[in-house]
Amino acid sequence: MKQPIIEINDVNFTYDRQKVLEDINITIEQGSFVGLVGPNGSGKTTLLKCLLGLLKPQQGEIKLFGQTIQKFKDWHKVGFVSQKANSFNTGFPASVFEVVSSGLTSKLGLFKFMSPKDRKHVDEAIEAVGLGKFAKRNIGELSGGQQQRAFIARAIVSNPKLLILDEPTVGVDSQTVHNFYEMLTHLNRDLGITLILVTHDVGTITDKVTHVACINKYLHFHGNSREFELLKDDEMSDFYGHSLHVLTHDHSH
Ligand SMILES: Nc1ncnc2c1ncn2[C@@H]1O[C@H](COP(=O)(O)OP(=O)(O)OP(=O)(O)O)[C@@H](O)[C@H]1O
Repeated sequence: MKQPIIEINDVNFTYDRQKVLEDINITIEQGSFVGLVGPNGSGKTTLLKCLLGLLKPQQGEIKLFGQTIQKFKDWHKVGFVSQKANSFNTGFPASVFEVVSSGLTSKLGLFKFMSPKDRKHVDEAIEAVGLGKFAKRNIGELSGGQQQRAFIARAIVSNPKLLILDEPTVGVDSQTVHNFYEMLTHLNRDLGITLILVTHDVGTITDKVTHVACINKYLHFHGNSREFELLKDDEMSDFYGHSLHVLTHDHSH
């Protein structure tokens, strides 16, 4: 068995009186590409916030890279791109190169100059997300999908081992989504970054990811994507409250 990067043991989380996560147990191994799916309000973002140490579960334990999250300090190993990356102020006059460089700020400090090696890392991150041709372009002059890639480059420039993406393909057309998944597969397979992708796109992800986790307060399923494909439609209907075919169909437009 490969080294577990994330261990979530018996996690329960309650906002005020509303229990949102109950008895969640998931282990994620190094090198996985996990699709985290669930209907609206099912607790996906809450679980991510627990993983990022932003929320503290009332019960249970989370370990990152073998260490309990309360003692975990190696946050440079974890990259995060939020859904809100799309609402970044794109009128801001910064090039893709500058936006991606800002991912090194915590390492460099705000006003330090970049070494040739740092510049090389920035160029490599921009290449890895397929934006090589756009490095000098103002971020505001890119499409939504290209901007999302720039934010992913910013997250990977500091060389994280784990990258967490919250709904990165919202509002992106299907061809762009396809290219986007190819880019993620490159990060996962060729650069060895473990990925967790939160998405509603349950119909699209199964042949892209290595594992699927379905939550809706409880963990309903966690396994490899082949096992997920074998789930019966009515099991998914119970989970989503409507047919998976409807979902798949909806997302093909
Ligand atoms: N700060 C908060 N205070 C109280 N309740 C909250 C808070 N944040 C989320 N909730 C509630 O917790 C539940 C789970 O929310 P969460 O954002 O984790 O779901 P989600 O699966 O990410 O949803 P979506 O797919 O719609 O983004 C929802 O019922 C939501 O209304």
